[in-house]
Amino acid sequence: MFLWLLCLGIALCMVLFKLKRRRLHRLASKIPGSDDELPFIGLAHKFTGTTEVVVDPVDIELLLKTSLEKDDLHRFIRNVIGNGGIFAPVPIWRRRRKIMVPAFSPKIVETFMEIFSEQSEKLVSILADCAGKGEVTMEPYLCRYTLDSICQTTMGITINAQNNPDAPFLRALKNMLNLVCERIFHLWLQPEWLYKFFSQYTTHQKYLKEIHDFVDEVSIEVIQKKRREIKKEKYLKSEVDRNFGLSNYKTRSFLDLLIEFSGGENGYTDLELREEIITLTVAGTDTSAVSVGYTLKLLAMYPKVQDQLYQELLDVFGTSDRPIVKEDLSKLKYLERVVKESLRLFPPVPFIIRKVLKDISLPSGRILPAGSGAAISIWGLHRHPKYWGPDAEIFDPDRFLPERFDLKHACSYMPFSSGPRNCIGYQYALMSMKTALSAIVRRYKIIGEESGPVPQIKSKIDIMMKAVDDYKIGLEKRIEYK
Ligand code: HEM
Repeated sequence: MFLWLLCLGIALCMVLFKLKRRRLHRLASKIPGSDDELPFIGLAHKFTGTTEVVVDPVDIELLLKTSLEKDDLHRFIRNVIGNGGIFAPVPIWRRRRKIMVPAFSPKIVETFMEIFSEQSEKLVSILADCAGKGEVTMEPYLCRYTLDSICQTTMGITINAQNNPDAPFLRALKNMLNLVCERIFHLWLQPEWLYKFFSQYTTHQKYLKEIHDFVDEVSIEVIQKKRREIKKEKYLKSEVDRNFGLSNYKTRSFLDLLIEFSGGENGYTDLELREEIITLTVAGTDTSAVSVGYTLKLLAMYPKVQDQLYQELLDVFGTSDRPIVKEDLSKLKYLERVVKESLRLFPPVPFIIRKVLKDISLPSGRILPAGSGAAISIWGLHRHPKYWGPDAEIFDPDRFLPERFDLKHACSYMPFSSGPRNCIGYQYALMSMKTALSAIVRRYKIIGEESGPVPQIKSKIDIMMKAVDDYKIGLEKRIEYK
């Protein structure tokens, strides 16, 4: 009986869904659909008939400037991070972005270099146990590196996930994101009322509570301390101090900075702070780990590129074992090109979906109907021969050499998106990636099967794009260092 009622309910919802979108479907059917396949999910998004794929950089520029609202699919992750900046509705996002921007100024991000360096050293010393022992699955090691760095930079705490692979926060976060992903790709898990009937709902709520409790527990002390400081010392500085008085900056966590930048005593509530902290943790952990993972796989597939990179590292560090400092990063020009090329061919976020609130006429002549979703294919852009030439699919870091680099349009390369809602953490991410990669390649030779000019890495869509094999490579210890 229950099953019959359930089927009837689902059928009714589908009919209502179709009826509500009649006009949308009529307009959408007039849009030519020859190249609207998304990577990996192909035309699956077409089942709802409401998402259009855009790969023209001129169209994309306009879309990213005018359509700031995130698509409804993001609501499942919003259950976890609340109104944290990344998926918040525009009116809430605007204020939060304004507060977040100064916290991500290069001057502040630079102060995190020491943390990345220390965590990278820990990573390479842990990897010593895997060297010379065949294939290593790098994903868990890389995620623990990025999570430790994120926790230290956002909350000022060390959860030491690298030495404690069973850290409950790490487990809760991973399982939670898997559940969100499962929901996004399974239509029957999507309606809120229906989800409650599935066992996943109970697990979802359990992990959600664990994540919230953890962040509350560790942040409460910092929040209270900071609030006391503000009260006692009239800590709050003027706008000018905030923007320009950063010369004496010591490493401070984002939590600390967000309390101050949001207005101190009258600023963010404890709930808002929790939302922002979880947002940064979710946005910054897997993304950076995935991009380091893809780069390591590429280095394994292209030994000549790896040799050139190793030579550059020898030029900068010699055979010294000293940890990397921020001045080294600007000297590592080849590393920069390798990272850029890796992010071009394997962008961790292969597409972005924005919500179209009113009909948009794109420069190409297409009309995106109000109520539809617009999927911007970063993957499609980055591999398009029109913008990258006939060798677009080939792995060639030197295409980023200044004398060769000829970007056809600002939006034809955008691993971190573009426009007012682009990735606020891109400098942070690049710094963290380069630090980890340089530490690994200095100490280990990366081994794998050599590839032809076009790298084939089997990938899947999770919350983002990931290699199916979780970045399996071999590691061989290089020379002993002084
Ligand atoms: C390689 C690593 C990363 C990649 C490829 C990446 C990519 C992206 C992309 C594509 C977006 C969506 C922008 C849009 O909708 O237009 C985004 C948003 C965002 N990212 Fe990243 N990201 C990375 C690392 C990070 C890190 C390390 C942090 C923080 C520490 C971070 C924080 C954010 C935030 C807060 C947003 C939301 C911005 C907003 O809506 O205002 N990301 N990122």
